[in-house]
Amino acid sequence: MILEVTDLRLAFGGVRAVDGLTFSVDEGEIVSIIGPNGAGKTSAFNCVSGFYQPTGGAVRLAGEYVTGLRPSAVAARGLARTFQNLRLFGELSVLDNVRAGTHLWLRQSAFDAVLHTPRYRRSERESTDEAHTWLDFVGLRGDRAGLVRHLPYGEQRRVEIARALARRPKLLLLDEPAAGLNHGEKAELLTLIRRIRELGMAIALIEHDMGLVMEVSERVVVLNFGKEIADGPPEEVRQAPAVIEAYLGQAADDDEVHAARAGFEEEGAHHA
Ligand SMILES: Nc1ncnc2c1ncn2[C@@H]1O[C@H](COP(=O)(O)OP(=O)(O)OP(=O)(O)O)[C@@H](O)[C@H]1O
Repeated sequence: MILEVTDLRLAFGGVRAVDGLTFSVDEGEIVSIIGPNGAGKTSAFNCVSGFYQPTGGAVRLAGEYVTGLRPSAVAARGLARTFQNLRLFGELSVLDNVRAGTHLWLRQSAFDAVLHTPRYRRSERESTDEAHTWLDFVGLRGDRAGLVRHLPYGEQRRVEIARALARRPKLLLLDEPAAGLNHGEKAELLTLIRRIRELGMAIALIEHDMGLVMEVSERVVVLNFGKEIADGPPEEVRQAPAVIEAYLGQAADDDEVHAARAGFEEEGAHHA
């Protein structure tokens, strides 16, 4: 197992955002985490990646306990993530954003950096080459020397994924990677996710686009009220009564979830 989450809990005052969640991701597996709005998906991701301190439970990454560690410490142990709302360095170039991902493994010393030693220059070159490799891998279109904020939204999403890949993680967490993408970009994302898996990385993604979820996932974990209510292959989970009920419960007063449920049935069936 690359990720083992056991009885994870997170409370915000009286709200139990994550309420005894247990799930796992195997090596080289693509797992989607789905559930109605407010089910606790992002809170769980934030606990796993060290952005929130869980109130209880345990997180193990590649066999090692990382519960409650800082985000940088979790990243150093092999986890990289993207964010629902992009978190790129807007005032840096496209290339430098991705180069930032490489610094996790470059191990430059302050001494070398200040004196610009040959070793420092060599590692900087290595960082640049690797950043270009990942930008090629994600199929970035556009100027790599220009500011990242000047790129169209869909391209910025690719840069964020390239930056995460540049960390050479064992597990990649993608938080709503399809949000804001057009139809063509979603199809490209699907291919990209599969190609990442072929590199041997495990992927966990939170996603509302059920067409994408049904097509790309080997396993789907469904959350509701901070708990797991289903876990299995997409086809099986799609038909689970508890899952249908969870989505229906919210659909009455939530158009977006209603649309998700419609997509769940129609797009899933269409892609299957
Ligand atoms: N920083 C916070 N402070 C207080 N409550 C929060 C905070 N973040 C999330 N919550 C609450 O925790 C619960 C779970 O929220 P979370 O964002 O994790 O759900 P989600 O499944 O990711 O939802 P969505 O699909 O809408 O992104 C919700 O009731 C939410 O209101």
